[in-house]
Amino acid sequence: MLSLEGVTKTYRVGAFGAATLTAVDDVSLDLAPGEVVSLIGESGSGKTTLGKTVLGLLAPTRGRITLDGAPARPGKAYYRHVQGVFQDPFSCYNPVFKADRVVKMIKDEYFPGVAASEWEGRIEKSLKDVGLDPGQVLGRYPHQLSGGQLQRLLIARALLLDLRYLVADEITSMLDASTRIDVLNLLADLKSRGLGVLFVTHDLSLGNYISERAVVLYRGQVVESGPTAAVFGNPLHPYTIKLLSSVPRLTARWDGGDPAVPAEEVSAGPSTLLEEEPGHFVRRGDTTPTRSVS
Ligand SMILES: Nc1ncnc2c1ncn2[C@@H]1O[C@H](COP(=O)(O)OP(=O)(O)OP(=O)(O)O)[C@@H](O)[C@H]1O
Repeated sequence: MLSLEGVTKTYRVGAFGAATLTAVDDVSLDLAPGEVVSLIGESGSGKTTLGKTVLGLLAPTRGRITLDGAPARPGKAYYRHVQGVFQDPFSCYNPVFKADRVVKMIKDEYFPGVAASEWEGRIEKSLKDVGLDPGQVLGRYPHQLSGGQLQRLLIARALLLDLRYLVADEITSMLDASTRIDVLNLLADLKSRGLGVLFVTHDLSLGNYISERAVVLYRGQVVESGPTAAVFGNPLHPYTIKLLSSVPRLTARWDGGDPAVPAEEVSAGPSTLLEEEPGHFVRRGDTTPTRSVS
């Protein structure tokens, strides 16, 4: 189990870092093997900060992250099991390294003792697992591969490790619709084989499609969480209701009215998460927005 307990991350902002901004505020969640949890929120809600904190790229200001009960410490032992894939696959590659060098670096770093022939077998398997043809991709530079192929290659690279949890941060947002669904189906397949996925997205429909649990983040705080069917079917927090009502529908035209609830109803504050249905938590309490910059 990958667990976050009261994770808070503040940044120093303002002239000379004189102020702090709370990007993630007291977030707790569990991710089990074989489960996809979507982390949903608008731009600036703290999703990427939280994902980076899980990956050890940022240290939490408060709270803790544990893997099977042991404190998560960024390093080889942790990264064998927990990896991230990000929005822009091109930025994750060195443009002068062909794909075979990218996967060889995993061997050099983590499995120096594995025989070359066995390693080739593992590469072939992991590429096939993500629907890539080894003969087609291994000799190519990043610019010779499509965005979808690069995302798959990143996932294949992660699969070479003993991967158990994947942080997928907006990984489909730069892909066209059909490639997007291929990558989503790949995640669903990996999930069925036991991978736990933290699926970070601002796109509600993707969260609804792929996850069994949804966590809605607003101004760094969890405002609603629970089974995806409950959060999407019976949203209870004004912010979730606003988000859901803002999604354009294919079969309806916008009638010029404001689909959102009034901004003053959308709030997070010194408040608590209450369990309103089994497993379905909603933030209730003070309605003063609290993303603190102090
Ligand atoms: N390095 C940083 N220094 C200061 N503030 C930051 C830093 N990184 C992010 N922030 C601020 O923290 C808040 C949360 O940002 P974050 O990128 O985590 O949100 P997000 O939900 O991932 O947004 P997006 O979907 O646009 O990427 C924002 O107000 C952002 O401006």
